[in-house]
Amino acid sequence: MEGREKRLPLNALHVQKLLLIVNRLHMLLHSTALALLLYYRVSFVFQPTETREGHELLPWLLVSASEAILSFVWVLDQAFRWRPVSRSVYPERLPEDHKLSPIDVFICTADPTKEPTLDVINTVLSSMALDYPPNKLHVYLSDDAASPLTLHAVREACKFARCWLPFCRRYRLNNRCPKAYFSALEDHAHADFARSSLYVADKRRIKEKYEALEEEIKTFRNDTAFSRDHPSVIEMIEESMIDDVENVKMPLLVYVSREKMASHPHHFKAGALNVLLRVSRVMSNSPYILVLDCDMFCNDPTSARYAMCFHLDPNMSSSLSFVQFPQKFHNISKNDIYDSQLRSLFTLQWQGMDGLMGPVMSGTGFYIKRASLFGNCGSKGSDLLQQKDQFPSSNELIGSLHRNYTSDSIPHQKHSLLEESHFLASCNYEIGTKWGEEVGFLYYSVVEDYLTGFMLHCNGWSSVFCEPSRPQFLGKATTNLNDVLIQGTRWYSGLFENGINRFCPLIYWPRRIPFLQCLCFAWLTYFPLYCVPLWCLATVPQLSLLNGIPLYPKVSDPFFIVFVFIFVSALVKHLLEVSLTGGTVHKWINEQRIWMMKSVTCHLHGCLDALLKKFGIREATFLPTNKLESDEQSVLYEMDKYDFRTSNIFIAPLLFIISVNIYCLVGGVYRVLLVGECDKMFIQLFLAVFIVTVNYPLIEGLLRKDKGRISKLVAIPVILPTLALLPFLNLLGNA
Ligand SMILES: O=c1ccn([C@@H]2O[C@H](COP(=O)(O)OP(=O)(O)O[C@H]3O[C@H](CO)[C@@H](O)[C@H](O)[C@H]3O)[C@@H](O)[C@H]2O)c(=O)[nH]1
Ligand SMILES: [Mn+2]
Repeated sequence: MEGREKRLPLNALHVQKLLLIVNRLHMLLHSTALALLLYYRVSFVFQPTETREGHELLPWLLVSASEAILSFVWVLDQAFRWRPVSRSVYPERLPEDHKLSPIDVFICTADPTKEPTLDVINTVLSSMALDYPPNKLHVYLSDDAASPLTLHAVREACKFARCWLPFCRRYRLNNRCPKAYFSALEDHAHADFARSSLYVADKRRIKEKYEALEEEIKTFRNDTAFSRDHPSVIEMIEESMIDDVENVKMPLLVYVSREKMASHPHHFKAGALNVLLRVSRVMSNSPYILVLDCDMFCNDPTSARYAMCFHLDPNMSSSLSFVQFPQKFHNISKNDIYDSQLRSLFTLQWQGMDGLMGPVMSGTGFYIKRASLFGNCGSKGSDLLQQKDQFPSSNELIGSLHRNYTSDSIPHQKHSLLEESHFLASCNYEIGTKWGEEVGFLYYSVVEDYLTGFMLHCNGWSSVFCEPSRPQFLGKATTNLNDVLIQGTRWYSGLFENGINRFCPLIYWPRRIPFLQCLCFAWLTYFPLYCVPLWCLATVPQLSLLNGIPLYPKVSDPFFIVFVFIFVSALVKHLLEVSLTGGTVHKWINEQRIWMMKSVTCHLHGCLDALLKKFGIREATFLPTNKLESDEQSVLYEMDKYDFRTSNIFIAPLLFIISVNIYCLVGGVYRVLLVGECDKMFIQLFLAVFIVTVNYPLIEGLLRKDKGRISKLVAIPVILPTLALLPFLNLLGNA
């Protein structure tokens, strides 16, 4: 029949065949070598004691255990490499605008002192300007600080939006975040207009308005003291504009600050998102939701249509929960010394999961199907309706589960809607319900995104990774050592926690997740364990070297080749992956560096933190990362200079390790010259050289003169005692 001709597909999946072959070949070779290494270590233990000449058992066991952990994490990591895919989308094949589904946008902010209000407003404006029918777009801003400044700024931004949105549409801008647009070097208008004088004049006019907005926010006097306790504040910003003459179509904009009381746990971002889920449910109730962090602006207006290419695809939509876009950042330097962009995660690893069941939810930049947060795949949320206890006495909410899109009726019901919303945003609302346990974003973890995504997959939902060449969203990455390590500690604590509680992917491994997908989740929860082998391998072989205890095969031993192969193969594979994802050799070296630094510091702190939490000694915390711009810090970052102004608990271990390695290297060389045995000790000598080389920036940090150097006040109390202790250890070994 004519009317029913087959629609062209909205998206396509491509398996990256060449990469797949290279990956699997590498897996084969590397795992064979690891098996040989295992054989070498195990057979040693079964040797009669007499033949183990010169080998001490304890260091040997420590090194073996480290190798076992490294191998375990490596095996898990291979699941990401099994089936890498990429996708393309064809938004031009989407149905006409009036057939598109409505979208709610959720933006979270928590602290105006760390998250500049102007940036929050820019995120709001960029999402309002998405290329999507404005009556099908509703933007909700959650302000956990209940800051009058933020509320005022949102109102002002809404006024500005009345000229900003038509301007974006008229000239078809491809960057609709005002701050990015006005500071960009190139022009973002469509080529047809870029040179027209009308456009230039319009641009100047809008720029003035934007600067006025900026000024308004800068000069706003905020007299109220920051308080942890505050009642809910909910405001539909759009309402005051209804009598507009120009009749500009605007998305609904709602400001939501939930009630907070020190006596009630607020569950951080997950708590904020769940309030938005409820409030939006009675207001617009869109079937799809875009979640954004306050610093993640929409860099390109097409993401909504791209996401719809998956959500509206009849072949996948029934089980699809969310479309994840990669987190990309606008403040990354060329060599990215801290790997702030998390290159591996947001490129190859998410592509790898996409080839299995879909990427992990990454906190921001994803379009999720509302129903998937309310029940198992297949049930479509209806089973929750049976359980009234999840929605205590909120008939409005239960009603809305049956109701369709309501935005046209909003003005008429405003009063009752707001009353209802305050109830939904109150502290007591969730008591005795399943919110955060089974419904909405989950509370058990500070990495609510990981856990929520994991449970969605467990419930049979899938996800998709969409990575167009032009970044759809751009955020602000942490680009100084202190922020990187603090953020890392929070993440690794949260992740590791999920590896040792009842959500442990290897034990929990449910019916509906493919085995390889489960390994990916397991990798995410266990890679913080890197701290154990990295600590061991940075100290034990070196101290043994000093004491003449060989821990590795001699150069003449055939097993020597095995160790060399594993080392080279790991490094080469890493180099290959870095260059495939657009990195340089420099970037590769930097990733090795920061991996070691993070492993011995924030991985360790994260793991300990998770253990303390498990035993109830510590409480969960979520300090939002700093998003203020500091010129001094970004200059250092741009110059590839590590900024060592961070807590002593991070600097001390690094200094300890580098002193041990230098000392043992010198002592080891001396010993080899004196006693010989270079053959026996070669690998241990090499390891010390390698670690000193990789951590060279620390030595440089001690010698530098700028503000980011390592202060002598920290260095001396760590280095001197270490150096004093080492000869003592040496004597012990010789006794
Ligand atoms: O009590 C809180 C704490 C945080 N946030 C918001 O959560 C977002 C993420 O916080 P941020 O400080 O930027 O943390 P990051 O470590 O950069 O965030 C990453 O890691 C988080 C999980 O640890 C995810 O939630 C984020 O999406 C992901 O970008 C921000 O918009 C905050 O305003 C709240 O709304 N309430
Ligand atoms: Mn962030």
